[in-house]
Amino acid sequence: MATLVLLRHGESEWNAKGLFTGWVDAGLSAKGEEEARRGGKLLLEAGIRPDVVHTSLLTRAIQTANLALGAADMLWLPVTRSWRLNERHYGALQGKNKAQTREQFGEEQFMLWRRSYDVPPPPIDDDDEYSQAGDARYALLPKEVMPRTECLKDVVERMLPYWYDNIVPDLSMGRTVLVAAHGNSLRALVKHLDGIGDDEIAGLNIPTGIPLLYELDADFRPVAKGGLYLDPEAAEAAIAAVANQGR
Ligand SMILES: O=C(O)[C@@H](CO)OP(=O)(O)O
Repeated sequence: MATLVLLRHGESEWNAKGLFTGWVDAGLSAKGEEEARRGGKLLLEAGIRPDVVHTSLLTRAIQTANLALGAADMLWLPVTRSWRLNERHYGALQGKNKAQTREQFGEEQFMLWRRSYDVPPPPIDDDDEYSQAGDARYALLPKEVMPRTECLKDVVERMLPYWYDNIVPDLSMGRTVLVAAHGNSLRALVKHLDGIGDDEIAGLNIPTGIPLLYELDADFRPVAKGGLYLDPEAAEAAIAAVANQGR
């Protein structure tokens, strides 16, 4: 049996402002920093001691891992980072206000862009102020791999190689793994783990800063579907808040 802990970053400055964020490198808000510390304390209280950490390349996930590990007195843990754990690239919606987008394009289009499995938002122009073209952290990413927009299906496809090649090997060595990432990259991973259908996944939201614990069997499939939030009550309220963004 292997233990996997998923942790969505704490509230970011852009979450607080209600903006589509994607690959824009927004930092944590003061509330998000507190959520991250609390996430670490929840791990400590539950007696869960990760052996290794995986994060995206985005500051909010890195800050969250650091604050959580600091609170749990485990800042020394080895960390690996990959663009494959990044948030979904939100294309031309990056930097746009969610409520205004919903008003302008209507509920159906808004939800298609936000939660459908295979409808990406329009691509972002390279000269858009919120484009990541030219961002040094992606310098080694081949041009044809660098996204200009993504739907959740694209995220599943670029995240799974990292799951199989980097995370599963850690788990198979008996290591407890902490993955600090994002709402949609974690939705992609949970979809894979729990075998959630393409339509059904629209209804799944991940709260900020609350560790989600999975015990995995020999095939790296969850022993209990859906895993276990370390603070289920807080998670329920936070999930509803994520679902209602833009309203
Ligand atoms: O803006 C984003 O990048 C994501 C996560 O914050 O938003 P949503 O939950 O609307 O997919």
